[in-house]
Amino acid sequence: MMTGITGTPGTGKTSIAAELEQRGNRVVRLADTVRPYIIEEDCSRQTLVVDVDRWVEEFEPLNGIVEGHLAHLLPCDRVVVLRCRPDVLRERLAPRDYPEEKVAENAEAEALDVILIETLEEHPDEHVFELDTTDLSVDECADRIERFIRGELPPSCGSIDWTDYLEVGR
Ligand SMILES: Nc1ncnc2c1ncn2[C@@H]1O[C@H](COP(=O)(O)OP(=O)(O)O)[C@@H](O)[C@H]1O
Repeated sequence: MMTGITGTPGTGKTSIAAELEQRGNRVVRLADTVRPYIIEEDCSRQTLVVDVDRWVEEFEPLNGIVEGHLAHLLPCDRVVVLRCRPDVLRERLAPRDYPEEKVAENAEAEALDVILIETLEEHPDEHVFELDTTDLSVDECADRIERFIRGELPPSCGSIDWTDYLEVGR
């Protein structure tokens, strides 16, 4: 069974995947698989432009966890969408030397549920587990994800509303 862990940058994918790996889960990182599919590097946005269609097409399904902000585009059996309240997301992104524009873009994408919407365009909601990491430790998030993978926690999504944190026009 392939489980994707996706989310806006700063929601905790890397940290939680590392914890899950330490616990003995097989984890594959998007960053380690996209290299052959990079089309260009957008230096101003500190972003790599990837041929996503070809990456998805050529991705070999695996029994384990795939972590990365495009993981929901893969034919996963289950998808975990990590969430983080936009003001806290900003704090988590602060140490990354991102331009303010990129931080604002990520906070806004999180407030607008962009990754969740993309996930639900690809997967039925009974395969999706939305996890609000804002007030949970990495350990607690890993616990819940393991329980979801084992079928001990039901799928759930759609209960988060962060439209109050939209920064447009502020
Ligand atoms: N559940 C959490 N609670 C508090 N801080 C977290 C949590 N998950 C991640 N962090 C912190 O937030 C920052 C971004 O986490 P990271 O795992 O790099 O996110 P991503 O891989 O989604 O960009 C890191 O400094 C990390 O220590």
